[in-house]
Amino acid sequence: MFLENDINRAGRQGWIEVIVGSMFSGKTEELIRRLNRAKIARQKVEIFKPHIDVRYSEDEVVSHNSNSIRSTPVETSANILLLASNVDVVGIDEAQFFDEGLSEVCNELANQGVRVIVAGLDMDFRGNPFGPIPSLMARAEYVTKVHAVCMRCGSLANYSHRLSEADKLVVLGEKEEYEPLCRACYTKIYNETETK
Ligand SMILES: Nc1ncnc2c1ncn2[C@@H]1O[C@H](COP(=O)(O)OP(=O)(O)O)[C@@H](O)[C@H]1O
Ligand SMILES: Cc1cn([C@H]2C[C@H](O)[C@@H](COP(=O)(O)O)O2)c(=O)[nH]c1=O
Ligand SMILES: [Zn+2]
Repeated sequence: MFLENDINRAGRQGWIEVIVGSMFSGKTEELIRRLNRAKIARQKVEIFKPHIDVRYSEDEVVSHNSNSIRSTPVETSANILLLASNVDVVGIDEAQFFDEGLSEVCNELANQGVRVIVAGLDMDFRGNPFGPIPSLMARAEYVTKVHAVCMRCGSLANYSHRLSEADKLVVLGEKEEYEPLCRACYTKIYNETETK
């Protein structure tokens, strides 16, 4: 369990926390849990998500098990810097969809004394690092990797296997489009597809 440090309230010391994993691994649940605790501590919290993520709601971050928290959809990472003035905590979900500038924006907020909590996919459906996440992981003080349950064998899953043949990087979807898999199951399926 992640335990909060509260230096930012007294000394305005900021930092970056990153929560990564495959789809269905509990990233959004963990983000919402941390943000709700900050709200209970009466900290001023602002939450952002990329405007393209309208799967469950336009102005909420919603987890696969229906927890939700109000959020502001933004088009670019620069908008976050403009909108996050005078806050204690900034939460960002689906960070993989933001531009590469997100890492600099989070760094700047942390330097200003803000606690920044970012959640996103570390790998795309091909198993490659996704968008600004690697850079954010490098700059973060705290990185938490969470795991889903492999849909084929029940082990810990860290891959998001795309069920359709679409090959664009961004294809929004849920269980009809993706399944979380462990390394062994992902590699087996990938090798089978390659040899077809
Ligand atoms: N294969 C799976 N492994 C783990 N959780 C799953 C799985 N399929 C569905 N879930 C549900 O997804 C929830 C996590 O949702 P969420 O926090 O939105 O994940 P993420 O943001 O990482 O996609 C779990 O609490 C569980 O109810
Ligand atoms: C792997 C992968 C995922 N996506 C999309 C699919 C979903 O809409 C989101 C991830 O949501 P979650 O909260 O982590 O479950 O990303 C994509 O566009 N491209 C991919 O490669
Ligand atoms: Zn497996």
